[in-house]
Amino acid sequence: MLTIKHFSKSYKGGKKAVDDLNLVVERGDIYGFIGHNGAGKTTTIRSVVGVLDFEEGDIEIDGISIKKDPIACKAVTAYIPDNPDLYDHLTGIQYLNFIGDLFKVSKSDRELLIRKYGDAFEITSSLGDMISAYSHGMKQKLAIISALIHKPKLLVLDEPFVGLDPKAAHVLKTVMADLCSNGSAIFFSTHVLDVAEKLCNKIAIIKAGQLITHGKTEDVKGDNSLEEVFLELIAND
Ligand SMILES: Nc1ncnc2c1ncn2[C@@H]1O[C@H](COP(=O)(O)OP(=O)(O)OP(=O)(O)O)[C@@H](O)[C@H]1O
Repeated sequence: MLTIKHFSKSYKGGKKAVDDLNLVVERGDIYGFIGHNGAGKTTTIRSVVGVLDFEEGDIEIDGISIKKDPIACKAVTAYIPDNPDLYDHLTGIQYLNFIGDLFKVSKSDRELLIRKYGDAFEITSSLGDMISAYSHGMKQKLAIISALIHKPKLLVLDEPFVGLDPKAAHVLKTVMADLCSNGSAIFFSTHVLDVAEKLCNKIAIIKAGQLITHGKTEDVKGDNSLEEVFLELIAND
């Protein structure tokens, strides 16, 4: 579903933020992307979803290159950034309808899914309020619902658990597992290693722009906890 081939990215005047990254996320995968601050996770994620240009390598979504046909890639992808910047002057429901229109979600699907996820994230009663009056967590819930209503083949999330209350975090984990059991794929970054360990069937660890290990969670961590493996790999040069 997502293939990253020899991907490298430098920012102006800087060294390579990501250097020759190769990764494959298959249908049904919940793929956790972990690394220290500044390791290159957001740079990779923003390139995957087509908001950041890159010079070297290629990224394919559902077999299509993001460089060659970004619109086709974006049509099957949902992206939830770490700090969702939504339209403050819309109400929650107006925003969801805007996204529903963009992705051509039918009226019946839209109503059903907005009710389902609105209730699950306990935000239905606030959907008539202006987004400018939402808390950070409420904005994040709205961004998550907007991603889910168009049933993406690939869901990409940057630090999705930051700012969510424990119940919402639990709902999100359940929703992520459901989505993948229905054949979608998820690629997300997180610093919450115990969540990654429990939720992800695959893990990649990036350090200073380079992938240092990846694969099935049980193979990456062996008999240790993911935290132990991560700390050891990050410490070794
Ligand atoms: N807009 C930018 N201009 C210049 N350098 C940047 C820019 N964005 C990121 N970088 C650099 O690229 C490298 C990777 O940053 P990135 O944001 O991808 O890391 P990250 O793994 O997402 O970190 P964090 O866990 O702190 O969010 C860092 O060295 C960072 O300083």
